[in-house]
Amino acid sequence: MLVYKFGGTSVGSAERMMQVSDIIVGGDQKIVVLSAVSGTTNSLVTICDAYYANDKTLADKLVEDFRPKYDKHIFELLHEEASRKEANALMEEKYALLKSYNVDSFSELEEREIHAQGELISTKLMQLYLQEKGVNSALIPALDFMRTENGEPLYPEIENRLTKILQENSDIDLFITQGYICTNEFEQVDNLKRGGSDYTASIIGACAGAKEVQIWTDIDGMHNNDPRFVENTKAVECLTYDEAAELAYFGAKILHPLTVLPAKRKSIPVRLKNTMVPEAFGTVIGPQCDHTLPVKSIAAKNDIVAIKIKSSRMLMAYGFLKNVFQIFEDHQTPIDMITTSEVAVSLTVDKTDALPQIIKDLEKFGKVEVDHDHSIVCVVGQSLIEDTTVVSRVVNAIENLSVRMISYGGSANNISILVPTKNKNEALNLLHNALYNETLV
Ligand SMILES: Nc1ncnc2c1ncn2[C@@H]1O[C@H](COP(=O)(O)OP(=O)(O)O)[C@@H](O)[C@H]1O
Ligand SMILES: N[C@@H](CC(=O)OP(=O)(O)O)C(=O)O
Repeated sequence: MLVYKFGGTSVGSAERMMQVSDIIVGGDQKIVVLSAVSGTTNSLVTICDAYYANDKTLADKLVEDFRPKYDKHIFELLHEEASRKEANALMEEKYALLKSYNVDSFSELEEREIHAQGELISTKLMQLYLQEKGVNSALIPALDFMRTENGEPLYPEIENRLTKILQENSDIDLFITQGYICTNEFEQVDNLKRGGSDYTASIIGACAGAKEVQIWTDIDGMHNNDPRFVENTKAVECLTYDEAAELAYFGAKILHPLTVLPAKRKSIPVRLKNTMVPEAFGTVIGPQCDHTLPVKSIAAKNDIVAIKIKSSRMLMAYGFLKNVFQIFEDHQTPIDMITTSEVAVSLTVDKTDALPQIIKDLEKFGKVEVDHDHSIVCVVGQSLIEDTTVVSRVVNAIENLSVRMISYGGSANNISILVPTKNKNEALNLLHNALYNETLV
């Protein structure tokens, strides 16, 4: 069994869906996980915002905005009268559903139901196309087997349900299912958070004992820097699970941060592939990667807040950090970076909903300074620490930037630098030149 996942851009038009079909038809039995057509989930989020803002007229208008895009998609994708009719009926049903909510009683559950519609639409359209082509495929609803509790996948339950579905349909070559969506412990529609279809694919891969999980997107693998901000980046051939997890967590948008976890538990390789250039090698993520480069890639994560707690009580004292960390734990706020001196501790967070309360609690220990609008730029490579030139190159490259924090040695594979977000692009480019364009490669 193979598990393939196609992202929003890969199913973003009729032409793209046809390309997907060329990739998935034939060969091993597969479970194919699809995201919503690109832009759809963002629009669904905006519709929910309109409901929350008591603006039903805007919500209705935003629903109608889907019409030209999906009319075109269906017209170009499907050619038989019966399947076009079915697709159009599906869309009418979805438009009616999206308009059916009441602004006064709009709830989180309804919001999650709305967010789920993009994947329900894309998978049905793909299945109709495969049916037209006479492919031996079946649509298996993720809501029937993808189960979470407290936001975490319930692996044994998912495995049992999925195994049963697969056994009952053992004659099927191709299973199509939705990424991102799930049901929670209350049997309500829920999701794995934005970008979560990659995570779905990896969970399914682990539960179905897949040979490989392939994440198909619009670029030929994990690049050695963020291609949105740096020119001449290139795909990295392989990454270890830990390197990939670190890069995804620190902003490499190509991968949802939790994707590698389920695959790593079962030692299943995860391959990143380009839907538009299927012959390109891509990037293989696995237990090992005998790639000699000390630095594999550089990523950056925005919306970071730096917090400094300055206290003379810290001097020669023990237990101070424990008390500080306890406050973050009490407010369920993870800390990313941390640096300490004898009289101060600086740390970063990206979850800010409890920030006012956290600051209030920290003020009991000393003077608290808060800096918003920062970015963590992260240099990643499993053997980075063994090359003593890397850290000096990093520091020299960013010598003219106003660096707020540097973290090195926390793990063997990461150097993290905190800079104001306005300097992020410059930092990515300076590091790119220093780490790849000079003699290191
Ligand atoms: N290091 C990186 N390597 C490759 N792509 C990256 C990297 N960092 C950011 N990206 C961006 O990730 C995008 C693919 O992710 P995403 O848009 O979520 O795809 P999909 O729609 O297929 O889920 C690429 O188009 C690229 O701009
Ligand atoms: N459609 C969801 C889930 C997802 O993973 O999408 P994509 O694969 O296009 O990032 C989202 O936009 O968040």
